[in-house]
Amino acid sequence: MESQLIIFDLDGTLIDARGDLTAAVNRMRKHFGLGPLDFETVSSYIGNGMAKLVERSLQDSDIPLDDAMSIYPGFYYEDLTTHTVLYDGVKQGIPELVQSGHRVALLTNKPGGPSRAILEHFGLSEFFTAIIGGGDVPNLKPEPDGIFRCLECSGMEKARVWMVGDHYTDLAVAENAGVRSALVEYGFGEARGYKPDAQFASFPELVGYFV
Ligand SMILES: O=C(O)COP(=O)(O)O
Repeated sequence: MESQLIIFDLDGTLIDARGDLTAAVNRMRKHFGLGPLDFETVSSYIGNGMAKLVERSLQDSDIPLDDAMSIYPGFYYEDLTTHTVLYDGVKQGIPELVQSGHRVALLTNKPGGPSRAILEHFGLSEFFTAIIGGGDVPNLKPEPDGIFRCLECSGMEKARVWMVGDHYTDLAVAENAGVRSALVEYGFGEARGYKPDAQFASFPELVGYFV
């Protein structure tokens, strides 16, 4: 296949960070004298950036969001990769895509700093043409800012660009930017009626489609 720019989502697509995010949310809740939330509840709050995760995780309290946001990043950043794992096939698949002539980029609603640190921890950052997180561009997904930044960084035309993710934000951002979309079925997001151009049950299946 002709060289493509494949832009990946992070949480639910390359990594499963639900364990560390749940632990950080519960450290924050403990700090405010609140009991813990369970894994499934916190997981359902992930996907629209850090401030939304914090806001949703405190909706049973009257803690001001600004107070929570002044401490939550510290709780998450101190333990980014204790429970976090790559999905099966990602460690081999990213280099394989690049070695076969494609370019890869990352577009996540997680802030840019921890996103870069996590890819670095797993030895993958060197393969990425761009790593764009929340705060690196004015608006989070599904606004198209991050895709436009990836296009600028790569010089690639839209017809050869894919956005790959597990959540409606990833499919909607592709539609809003005018690029193709692919859904990975193994993540924890919801398509919410968006129709992807391609769909993959596993990361190796995705690699097989492009290579
Ligand atoms: O909202 C988050 O923190 C994670 O978002 P992502 O699914 O875009 O990586």
